Amino acid sequence: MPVIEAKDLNLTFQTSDGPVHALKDVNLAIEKGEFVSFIGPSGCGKTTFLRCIAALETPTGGSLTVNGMSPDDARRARSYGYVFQAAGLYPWRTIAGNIKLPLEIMGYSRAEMDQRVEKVLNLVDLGGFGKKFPWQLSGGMQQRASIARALAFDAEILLMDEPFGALDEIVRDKLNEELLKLWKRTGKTIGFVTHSIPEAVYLSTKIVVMSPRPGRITDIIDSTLPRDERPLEIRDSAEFLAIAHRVREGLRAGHAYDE
Ligand SMILES: Nc1ncnc2c1ncn2[C@@H]1O[C@H](COP(=O)(O)OP(=O)(O)OP(=O)(O)O)[C@@H](O)[C@H]1O
Repeated sequence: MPVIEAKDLNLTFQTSDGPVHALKDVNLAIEKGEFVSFIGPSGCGKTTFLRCIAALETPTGGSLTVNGMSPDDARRARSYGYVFQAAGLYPWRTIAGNIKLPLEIMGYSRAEMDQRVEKVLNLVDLGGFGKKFPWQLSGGMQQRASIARALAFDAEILLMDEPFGALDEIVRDKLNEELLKLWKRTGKTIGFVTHSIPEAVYLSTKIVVMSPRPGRITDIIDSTLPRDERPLEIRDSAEFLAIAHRVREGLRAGHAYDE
């Protein structure tokens, strides 16, 4: 059974300027343990699709299941963690305090919280930084802390909306490598939104290419790159460039449709 399955999914926003067809006839199945990137120009519905999975938006047509449940039930079952574009850490709380916040709301014991905080900080290589405040960390470290917060529930699915978009390329490369290691260590299913072709190709087992007005899928690419070993240099290989080329073609085709 796919972990996430969309069938003929549609979402139309009613706005004062008329209806906006943010998602049109989206069909997609994501299997357990996959790393799936969503790529496409601004406004093609990437964030909207992730928000539907997280039950933050309600589709206007079709069906969507998460772990075999409705998105609402999956949210109640804590099936996923969500990482937003900006780290979104509370400045008056320490890093550990930020990670604990959702656990506090759920009524976890102090011992359980401490144990989980330590575990997720180690997972993102921030062991020992729990007592620091967000402003004492670099942008890349803050984003790692926000990933740690999303991991605190140990949910099977991790949804990430352009988590590294605001970071410089060197930091982004490093975090891409670390994210792949984390994915391998944890076996989670990851849904990842990006604008970057190299980032999508480097990280993913499956790349979903989308186009705007109406937001729809133009191509789904199953990566042929090895799953286990992906050094950054793989980006110079002919195989990598061939996949990147196909993504670019998909983006171009979507653009032509728009005109
Ligand atoms: N709450 C809303 N009300 C009305 N329109 C919305 C709403 N949320 C999104 N939209 C519209 O739906 C379309 C898809 O938006 P979405 O944010 O999903 O795109 P995106 O691909 O994630 O873009 P970006 O890369 O800029 O984040 C856009 O045209 C957007 O303006």
